[in-house]
Amino acid sequence: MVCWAPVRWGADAHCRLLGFSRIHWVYTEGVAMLSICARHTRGGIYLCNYLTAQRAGGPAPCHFSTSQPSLSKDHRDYSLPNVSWSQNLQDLYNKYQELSKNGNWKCIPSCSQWRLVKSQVGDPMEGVRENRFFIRNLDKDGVGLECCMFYNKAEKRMVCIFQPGPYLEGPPGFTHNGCTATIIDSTAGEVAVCTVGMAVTANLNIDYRNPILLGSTAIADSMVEKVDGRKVYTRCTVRSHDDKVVYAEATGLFIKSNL
Ligand SMILES: CCCCCCCCCC(=O)SCCNC(=O)CCNC(=O)[C@H](O)C(C)(C)COP(=O)(O)OP(=O)(O)OC[C@H]1O[C@@H](n2cnc3c(N)ncnc32)[C@H](O)[C@@H]1OP(=O)(O)O
Repeated sequence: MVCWAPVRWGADAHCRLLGFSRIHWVYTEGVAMLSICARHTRGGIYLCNYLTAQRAGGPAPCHFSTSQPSLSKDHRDYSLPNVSWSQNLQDLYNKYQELSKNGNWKCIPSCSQWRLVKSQVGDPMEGVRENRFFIRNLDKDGVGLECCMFYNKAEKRMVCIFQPGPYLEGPPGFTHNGCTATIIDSTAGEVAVCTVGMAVTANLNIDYRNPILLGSTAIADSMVEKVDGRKVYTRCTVRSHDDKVVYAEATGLFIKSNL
């Protein structure tokens, strides 16, 4: 019940608002949410069991851990191209790889978990790299988010080239704005982190200008505008691969961790 409540509420509210088929919405929303969560919350069922057992005063039936053995064996870099990539996404990837040759841009790996590895971008994140980009790492290529980030240290800029798949559907045929928000948060968060070290989102303001077609190729382009003490002010624009359509514009405030 607890798991289904937000899905059904979201479905009903959206359907009333937009007049879509409730069943279709429940299905797409449900599948998308569950699928996005599936990889990293395979432990969810364990957690439910754990909480049930705790309430009953008994021992947990199984151990819940965020680093499960099956995940810890997954060392795949999800930022590498795969067969689900469109030609536009591949072309953008090739473009930034080409730009990376002179050292101005660097490709950021995307893994299914945090791991301590040697920094890909230099200080201040030395020792903490290989990102966990939660919306990306689904079991099947192309159904979620296909994406890759590139960092430009001199410009304090991060771009995320991406292609949203069918599990990320919001309005029929289009990307859920929550997914777009995640891409913005992650891209702006990355550039904040690469600039000052570990930081978290304190504020994110997004203007959605145009819907993003599922399967299309887009780019989130984010940069640090100002650093004031622990506060990192960022700006991000999401646009189509050919720069012709602006999908969203955002500002974000990230706070450098005290730790
Ligand atoms: C390699 C890694 C890549 C990862 C990419 C990162 C993307 C991930 C994106 C995320 O999901 S981050 C997780 C979601 N965010 C959170 O969970 C943050 C929850 N909020 C908090 O933990 C705290 O509120 C926070 C750390 C943001 C601030 O608490 P603190 O006690 O450390 O700081 P404080 O409250 O003293 O605020 C510091 C300054 O920021 C300002 N501030 C804080 N929150 C603000 C806000 N919301 N709006 C405007 N200003 C804000 C605050 O006024 C103050 O300004 P001054 O220095 O000028 O006095």
